[in-house]
Amino acid sequence: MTTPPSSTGPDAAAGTPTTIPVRGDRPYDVLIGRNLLGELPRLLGEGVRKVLVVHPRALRATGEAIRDDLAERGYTALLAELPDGEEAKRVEVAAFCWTILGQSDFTRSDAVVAVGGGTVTDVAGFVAATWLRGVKVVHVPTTLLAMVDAAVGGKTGINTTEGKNLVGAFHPPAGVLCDLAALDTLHPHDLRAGMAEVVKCGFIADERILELVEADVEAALDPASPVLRELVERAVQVKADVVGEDLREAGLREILNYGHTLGHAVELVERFEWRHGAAISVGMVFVAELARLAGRLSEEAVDRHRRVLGSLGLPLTYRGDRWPQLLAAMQRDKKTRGDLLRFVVLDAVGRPTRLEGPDPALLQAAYAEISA
Ligand SMILES: NC(=O)c1ccc[n+]([C@@H]2O[C@H](COP(=O)([O-])OP(=O)(O)OC[C@H]3O[C@@H](n4cnc5c(N)ncnc54)[C@H](O)[C@@H]3O)[C@@H](O)[C@H]2O)c1
Ligand SMILES: O=C(O)C(=O)C[C@@H](O)[C@H](O)[C@H](O)COP(=O)(O)O
Ligand SMILES: [Zn+2]
Repeated sequence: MTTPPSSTGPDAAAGTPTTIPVRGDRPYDVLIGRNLLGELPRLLGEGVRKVLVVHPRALRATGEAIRDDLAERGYTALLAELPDGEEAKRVEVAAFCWTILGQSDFTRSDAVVAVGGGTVTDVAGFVAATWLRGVKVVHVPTTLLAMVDAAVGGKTGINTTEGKNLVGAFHPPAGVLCDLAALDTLHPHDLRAGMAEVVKCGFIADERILELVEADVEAALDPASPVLRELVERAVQVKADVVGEDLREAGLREILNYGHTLGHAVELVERFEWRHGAAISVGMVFVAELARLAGRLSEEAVDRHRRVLGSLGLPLTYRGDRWPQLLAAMQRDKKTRGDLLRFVVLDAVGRPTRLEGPDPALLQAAYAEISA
């Protein structure tokens, strides 16, 4: 993996944003820094006249401020307020946005600006992917999880009654603006949930991430600390490297799904009342146990999952009476082929691989290891 530009060097001290380029047919930049909103017109690019600023209810003031700023700069700026959290990732909410776009004669030279957490970047990205078969979207992620994961890489989507992200499209953004100042107001539980995806990047590709959390977990969770900034940069770099090579998940990209096979099932079974990052934390412990039972991963590496995720206050166990429902939900995971469940597992830290069609007894034994 590429090493990200240093966040503790002279640039960081001067407040200069770090730029992480994402390769592909339509390359774009992820900017990471503080108080970056002035960069938005540059990311929108030439020719955009009309913008739809999409934000969750909880960020009304931020959405309005961005709308007003863009209007002052000469854009025709519209606003769409969405429900908070996973409630936003419904087809009715996408349809609400499509109606606004239709009624305002939004054309292919206009753009969507998604301001919020991963739920907002997912649904707003999906709206941008589908409106007129594709208009520009710029993401302004405001949660840690969205900065390091949801806003980068072009996966967009909504949920259906049957499962997570079952409808969606690959639609890379025109740019991503990670303004770390947004994290100052984030609920600590949401910060911890975002750390689950950061740690995921540590286990699959960049062990330095794990070392940073292990060295000083308080700094890792402090939005003002250079440690958190370095963690964001490293996680974004992991994601950029992967999606730059495999946007449409032909192979390599599956590694970003580490912990998600069981994690998404937990989210569904819990009716989306669990935070995504919390479910993924349990999912990573499960799949680490599965790899150990399959003779691939050492006990020490499994313990490290529990130590690191536990130190961040993330859940490590799940109630034991839900196995049949979880199995049914995992059957609908996007990595499944026919009846064959497929898991991303580790042979060691930084060495992800696949486990295909594991023996049901092995799966249940792994589940027993995480059962509360
Ligand atoms: N597309 C992808 O590649 C990808 C990657 C990872 C996760 N996801 C998706 O992202 C979603 C989870 O995203 P999330 O964890 O950001 O949750 P979220 O969008 O629900 O945000 C969490 C909460 O924080 C609030 N909030 C957002 N920014 C805030 C701020 N700056 N200050 C105070 N409150 C703020 C939101 O209103 C919400 O209530 C899931 O649906 C998951 O499936 C997508
Ligand atoms: O970007 C990816 O690829 C990922 O798998 C990142 C995940 O963290 C993210 O939760 C993603 O939305 C899951 O995608 P899905 O294809 O399993 O729905
Ligand atoms: Zn995820």
